[in-house]
Amino acid sequence: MGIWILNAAVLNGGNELAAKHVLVEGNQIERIIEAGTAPDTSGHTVIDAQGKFLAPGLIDMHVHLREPGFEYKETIATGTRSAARGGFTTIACMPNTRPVTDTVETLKYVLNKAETEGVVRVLPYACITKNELGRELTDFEALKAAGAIGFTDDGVGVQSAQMMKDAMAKAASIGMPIIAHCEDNTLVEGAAVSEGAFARKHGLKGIPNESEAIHVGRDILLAEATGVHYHVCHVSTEQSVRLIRQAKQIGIKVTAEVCPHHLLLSDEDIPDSMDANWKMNPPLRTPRDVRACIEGLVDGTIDIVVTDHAPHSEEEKARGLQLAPFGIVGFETAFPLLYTKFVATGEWTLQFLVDKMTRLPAEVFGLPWGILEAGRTADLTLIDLETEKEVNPAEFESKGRNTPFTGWKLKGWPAMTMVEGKVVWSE
Ligand SMILES: NC(=O)N[C@@H](CC(=O)O)C(=O)O
Ligand SMILES: [Zn+2]
Ligand SMILES: [Zn+2]
Repeated sequence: MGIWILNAAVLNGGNELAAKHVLVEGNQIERIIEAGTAPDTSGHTVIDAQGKFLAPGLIDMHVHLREPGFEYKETIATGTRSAARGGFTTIACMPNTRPVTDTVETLKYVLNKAETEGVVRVLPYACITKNELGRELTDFEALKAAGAIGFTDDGVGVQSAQMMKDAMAKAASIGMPIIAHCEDNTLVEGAAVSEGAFARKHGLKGIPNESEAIHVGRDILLAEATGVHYHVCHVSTEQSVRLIRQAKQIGIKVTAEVCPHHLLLSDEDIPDSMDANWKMNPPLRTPRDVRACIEGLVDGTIDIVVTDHAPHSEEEKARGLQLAPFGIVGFETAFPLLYTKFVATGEWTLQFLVDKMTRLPAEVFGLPWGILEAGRTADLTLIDLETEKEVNPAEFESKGRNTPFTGWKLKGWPAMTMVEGKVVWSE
């Protein structure tokens, strides 16, 4: 007794779609056949996928689920439901919870919650330093053994070069990646938006591009010295893209990610109302940086797309641009945004976008998911590429409603999400 997904449009490279029937048995893709042949569906569940696009389940390697400690912002239950609604089947959660994930105990708590209450696969990161304070390394071996997939102090940059070098050497010695939030605090000092037109117009202090790029440059040198796999979080500046491109050219083991908002919005789009739903870290940069990030993604300098889903409460985001916390939600708009603005416009192929959100994140982190073929785990996402709908935060499964994309008219909405052969969300 399995599930037949009938007449799904499956990618054949580029923008070419072919109609296929897909049989899922247990947690696996059992068979994929040409839609011309009628399968015997007796005794099986049937899902009619006519007119919809079937993709490998989306993978998001940078998300905040907020549990433990900030359950008023999000929980593993609501965060994974939000991921499922966005078409994601595997997500990697950041350790800046309360307590932070710097011990085996907290890591096990997250894994256990994900197992009992999560609807998609959750892979946890652990902290580089205790309490993310940048002073003392966590127990990398023990955290790896307990299930951490990499080390990061996301939310803050590791300020000391020596500490980062020690972390990289240790991570390299046990074959684990360092995932870096790149930010030099001495160059930020309380600013809420990027240096640029918006800051100038409103007389605000700005966050300069170098606050990110200085860490990227420093860490590339340290990665070269230690041989670690170094992964750069949420790239947002032209300078970071340039440094990563050069590092890749000389064979340094560096990979990078970018978020939809840094590909679609610049500081010039921030409304004069100073709505804090436009505040995130790194901040929206100049149009020139946006172009550089797009070019970097297209030429492979930036490997993958992540959401950096960062829910906050309405009360927190109502404190105004200067006082509100950094971060926006991302799961439930990521694919429709990029599909509508880059694929439907003809700039990218559908295959390119899907690869950046499935096969490539799996490849970068050595994961077995992200590919749609017989014998693979049945992590699948069915997507409606035709129906246009407005972004409406009231419909979000996430507790977070903090998005700058409210009202955007988009296509490419996920219609059904399956994890290990089980439908975990459907329209
Ligand atoms: N991106 C954000 O603006 N915020 C993240 C932290 C982070 O990703 O650095 C958060 O935890 O809220
Ligand atoms: Zn970060
Ligand atoms: Zn983050």
